[in-house]
Amino acid sequence: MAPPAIIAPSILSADFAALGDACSRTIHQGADWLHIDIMDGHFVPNMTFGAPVVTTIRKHVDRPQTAGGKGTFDCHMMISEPKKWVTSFKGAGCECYTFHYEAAVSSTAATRPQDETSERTNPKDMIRYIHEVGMKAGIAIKPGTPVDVLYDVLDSRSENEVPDMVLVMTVEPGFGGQSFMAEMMPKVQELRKRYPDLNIEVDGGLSEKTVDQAAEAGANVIVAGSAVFGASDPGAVIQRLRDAVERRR
Ligand SMILES: O=C(CO)[C@H](O)[C@H](O)COP(=O)(O)O
Repeated sequence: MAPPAIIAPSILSADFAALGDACSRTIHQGADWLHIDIMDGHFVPNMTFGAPVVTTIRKHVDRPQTAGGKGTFDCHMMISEPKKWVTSFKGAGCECYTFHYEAAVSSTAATRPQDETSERTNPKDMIRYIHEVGMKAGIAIKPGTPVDVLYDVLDSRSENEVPDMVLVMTVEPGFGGQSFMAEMMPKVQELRKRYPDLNIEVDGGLSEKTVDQAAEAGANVIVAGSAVFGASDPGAVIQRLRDAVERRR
């Protein structure tokens, strides 16, 4: 059986002027996690905010009582230098740090071989480092990246190098409110077939109209921004997203 449904509203679509209230309300409306999109204007063509803002919203949301429990801050790092911010985000109150495979691989290309931090910027070393710092580690792939690049980490014999979650992007990262790319579903199906216990997250264009396809393919962690924050009854939307996943477990 696939892992339980986890509904993670993306606060990218929340009112940034009232983020603390928006986050606390969303958790009370039934969200499991908060999906926090960090964009650097370089890895993606948009910018959001950094660790100081995460520190302030953490004050409005109780920390999870168990690993991966309600209130988990699921930080999606759409940034070119993911290693640089691991300790800051841990300090800010992030529990799950998801970096992009593409960013880790391009740092490993050793553009700065003498940089003493470069030895940690391949995917396995990044995952180990995030674990050592004390967070769950997620690894994300953009729509153009094939899923099989992840098998090396997912099949690692060292538990510390295995990600706790894979994020399959269902839009090009950078902006909320885009259309769901159903053509990403074979990646999810393949992952679910190979890794029955893995947390598989989908992000981009998820709504009551598209969640069935994601759930059918095997996704259990559903990120939804505009569908939740744009709804007149966000709690009902969260419940329907959850039901769609639970029906297929
Ligand atoms: O990572 C993201 C964009 O890069 C967002 O999390 C995502 O797009 C969610 O927004 P929506 O549900 O409105 O598509």
